[in-house]
Amino acid sequence: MNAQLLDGKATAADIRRELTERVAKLTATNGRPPGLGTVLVGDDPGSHAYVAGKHRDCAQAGIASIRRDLPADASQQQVEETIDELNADPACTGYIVQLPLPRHLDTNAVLERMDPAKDADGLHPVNLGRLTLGVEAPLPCTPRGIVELLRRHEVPFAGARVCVIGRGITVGRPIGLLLTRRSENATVTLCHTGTKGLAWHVREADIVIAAAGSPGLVTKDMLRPGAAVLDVGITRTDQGLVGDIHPDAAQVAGWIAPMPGGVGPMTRAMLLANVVEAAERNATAI
Ligand SMILES: Nc1nc2c(c(=O)[nH]1)N[C@@H](CN(C=O)c1ccc(C(=O)N[C@@H](CCC(=O)O)C(=O)O)cc1)CN2
Repeated sequence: MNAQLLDGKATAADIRRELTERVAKLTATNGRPPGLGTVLVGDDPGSHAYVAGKHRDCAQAGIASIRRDLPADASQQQVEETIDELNADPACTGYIVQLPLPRHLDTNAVLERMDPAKDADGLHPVNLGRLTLGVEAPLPCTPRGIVELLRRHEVPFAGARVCVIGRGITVGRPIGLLLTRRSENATVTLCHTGTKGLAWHVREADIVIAAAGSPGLVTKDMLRPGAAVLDVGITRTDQGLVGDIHPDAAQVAGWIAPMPGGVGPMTRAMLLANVVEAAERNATAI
């Protein structure tokens, strides 16, 4: 079987073009562009690359950027003061705190301090609660990107059995909430490091979303032929970036979102979408 490509790079470029037009309208109406803020703590090269990418995307789309970089030993108080500053800044439509934060910081306390109306990542407890309740809220970027990628490639997910591997806050937990909404109507099994018989769960699935950060975890022998397979795992090795899906999976899968070039670019595009939507909500609230 020759798997069809779920091309996140091209799909994200389409979405960015659509958003750029909406940004131009917002800028003309409001007299200033929407603004995205980022809070980055520490020196992790991956996090630095992701934040740089977010600001590049903003520049291309006409969104203003506000960047707050703090040293690896920043205190909880310093981080929370930065959050307070962005909450109060009228030029900042929405912002994100790049995760993971260094271990000495209390991530939940930082996320809870954000103004939920400025949460461009959909990770504030109020917004995750709204997602649980099925009430409109900014959606976490990777899960939203996955749903958008499947939708735009016409991969059927209503009634589909989805196996998610990984229970992290940015992907695993919220994707289950998103895909089980009535509008998506999938059945989701959430697997993690404590799951017994992972291969059995994967084999049952029409759609497999691997976000465990375990290189080559999902191999072709685990897959149902024709399944849609989305690689969200990224491990940096001496040989370069390695995903959770073994390259041989493409021989069996019906669709494949590779890493790189699949879900990652969609994550970035959905962040811009969240900022544009927040700016549009603000404009209609005036
Ligand atoms: N506050 C947040 N922190 C983190 C999130 C998030 O959504 N919000 N997700 C990840 C990191 N991330 C965005 O922040 C992210 C990861 C990967 C990519 C991406 O485009 N990946 C490329 C490959 C990587 C590369 O080229 O270096 C791809 O898949 O093609 C974008 C964003 C954790 N933290």
